[in-house]
Amino acid sequence: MERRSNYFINPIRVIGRGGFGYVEEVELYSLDNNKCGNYARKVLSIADEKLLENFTIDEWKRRFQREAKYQASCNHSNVAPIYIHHLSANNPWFITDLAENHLGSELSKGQLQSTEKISIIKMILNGVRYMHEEKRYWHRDLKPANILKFPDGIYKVSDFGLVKNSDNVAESEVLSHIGDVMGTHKYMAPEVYSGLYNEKTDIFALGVVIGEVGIGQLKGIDDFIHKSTAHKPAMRYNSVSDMLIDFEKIIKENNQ
Ligand SMILES: Nc1ncnc2c1ncn2[C@@H]1O[C@H](COP(=O)(O)OP(=O)(O)OP(=O)(O)O)[C@@H](O)[C@H]1O
Repeated sequence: MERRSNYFINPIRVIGRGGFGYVEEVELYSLDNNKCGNYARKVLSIADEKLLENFTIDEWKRRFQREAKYQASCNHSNVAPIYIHHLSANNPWFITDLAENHLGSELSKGQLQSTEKISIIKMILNGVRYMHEEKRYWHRDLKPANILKFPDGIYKVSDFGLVKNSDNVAESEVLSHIGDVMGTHKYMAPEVYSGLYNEKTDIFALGVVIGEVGIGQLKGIDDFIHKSTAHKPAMRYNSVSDMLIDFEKIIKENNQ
């Protein structure tokens, strides 16, 4: 078992691999060998062919460190937390809560009831509202696979790989370029292709995600989604708080 800070870490199984590393389930033990629980550890591990594509290992490491720093600075019940990290390791890593699933695969099972869907949408909106309005972060890669499901039906926004701090204009060109060439087409607002990002690009992605959650024929929901995903950013909601206000109104008017 490895030791980090006041914990022993015991890797159990690899959960999945992404483009830039893998996520594994680990057990955490206190130094006197009491089990604290099972967690997820995200590890940066770049395949050789990726290294040939433009960015050096140091640039990938800086991106990962930035991801961990922004995510660790968030403290909200709908944003996945970070507990322990080792960012100067050869393969930097951080430990977060172990998810049961992600929203994408919950949706593909097709078993969510409408009350659950409403509550999931509120949790996503609350998590992103916190990121935008209290942290001034833009997520830039909101999609069902990046919204994780935890026990008791709690959903949390995760994957801060493309997060940008809107107050930090000095963020390096390389890091923003990495952001520009990634992200997921279906959830990308049209202006992203011209390199423009702000909270409205996340609002667009939220609109697409909410459309996919699909809460049915509620009066007002189509207008809500159209306004969130309007082609012109100026026609969209101005903030996630405004989206929440309208969403609550729709739910109330439909007696849900
Ligand atoms: N906290 C977590 N608990 C459980 N599983 C997780 C957690 N975070 C991510 N995963 C899962 O681990 C796998 C790899 O995740 P990761 O975020 O590295 O890559 P990805 O999202 O598949 O790809 P990429 O980020 O490269 O687009 C995915 O199946 C993801 O759902």
